[in-house]
Amino acid sequence: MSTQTLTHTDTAVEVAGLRQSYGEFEAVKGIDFTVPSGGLFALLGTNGAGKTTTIEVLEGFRPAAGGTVRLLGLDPYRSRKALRPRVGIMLQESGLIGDLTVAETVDLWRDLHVRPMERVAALALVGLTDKSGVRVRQLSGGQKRRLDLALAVVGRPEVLFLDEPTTGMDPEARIATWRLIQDLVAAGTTVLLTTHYLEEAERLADRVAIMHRGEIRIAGTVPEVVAGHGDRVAFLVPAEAPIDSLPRIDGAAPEIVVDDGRPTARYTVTGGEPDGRAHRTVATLLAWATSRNVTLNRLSVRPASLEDVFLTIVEENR
Ligand SMILES: Nc1ncnc2c1ncn2[C@@H]1O[C@H](COP(=O)(O)OP(=O)(O)OP(=O)(O)O)[C@@H](O)[C@H]1O
Repeated sequence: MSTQTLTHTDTAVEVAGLRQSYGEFEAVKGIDFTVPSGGLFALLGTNGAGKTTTIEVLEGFRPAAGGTVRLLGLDPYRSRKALRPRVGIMLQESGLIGDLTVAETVDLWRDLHVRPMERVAALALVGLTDKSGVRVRQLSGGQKRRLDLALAVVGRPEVLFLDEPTTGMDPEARIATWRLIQDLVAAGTTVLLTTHYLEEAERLADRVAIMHRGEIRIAGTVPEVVAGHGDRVAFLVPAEAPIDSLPRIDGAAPEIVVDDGRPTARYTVTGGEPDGRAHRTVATLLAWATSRNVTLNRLSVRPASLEDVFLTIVEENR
C-alpha cells in the first residue's frame, strides 16, 4: 500500500483541535478541518456558532487558545507579517473611509502589495468601473460589499477569506460575485467562505462544515452531507382536505410549511432513493387523493438540501 504525505503546498488551511474562549465562555470547542490548495471550503452555522472566531484565528487576529492552526504551512498569528501579502480578507464589517473616492481607496490598497492588479482591472472584476470617482460614503450597501471584495483580491492573494460576502447584494450582483469567486478558484486561489445563504455554499463549495455551539456537527462534500437525510415529497394541501385529514405515512404525519402563502404538506422519506420508498410514498398519497377525489397540486420529490440538514441539526440540538 502506498502512502502519500500532504505537504504544506497541498494543504492551504489546517485546523486541528482548535479551541477558543472568551473568559469562561467556550466559543470554539475543539474543531478540525483542512482546505486543500485551490479548494473552496464553506463554514456554515447558526448565529453565534463560532465561525467568525475561527476565521479570526486563521486570519492571525488572535492566537489559538488550544489546538493547532496553519495557514500556508505557517502559524497565522506568529507569521502575520509574512502571510499578509499572500492572504486576502473580506470582513463582515468593512473599514472603508467614507471621504475617499473608490479609485483612491483601491490605490491605497494597491500600495500595500508587491504585484497588485491594475485599478481598472480590480474595479471591472466587481462591476464598479463607473463608480471610480464616487466617494465611498455615497455607495449603496451592496456596492460597498463589492468594493470590499475588490480590495480583498487586488493583491492577487493565494488564500481568500470571505465572511458573508454577498450580504446586501442584489441578485444580479450576487450571481456576478459567485462567478468571480468561481473564476478565482479556477485560477488556483484557495477560498474560505462563511455564509448564511446555503444556496451559495451549495453552488460554490467543494466541501462544507456546519457549526453549532462551537462544534462542527457535520462536514464533507454537499452530496456527502445531505446523504442519509432522505428525500422530501411535498404538495399543496388540497382545499377540500384540511390539514388534520392528511394521511400518515409509516406512522408519521406530514410537516406543514407555508409556501407562497399556501400550506404545503411535506413528508420526509428516510432511506432515500435506492430502496424505492419515495415511489411508495407518492403511490400511497395518490391512492389517498384518488379515493377522496382531491388533486395534489405541485406534487414534487426532491433530495434533502443543505438547508434541510441545517434545520435538522438545529432542531436536534435545541
Ligand atoms: N469579544 C467577545 N467577547 C465575548 N463573547 C464573544 C466575543 N466575540 C464573540 N463572542 C461570543 O462567541 C460566540 C461565537 O461568536 P462568533 O462571532 O464566532 O459566531 P458566528 O458563528 O460568527 O456568528 P454569526 O453567524 O452570528 O456571525 C457567540 O456566542 C458570541 O456571543
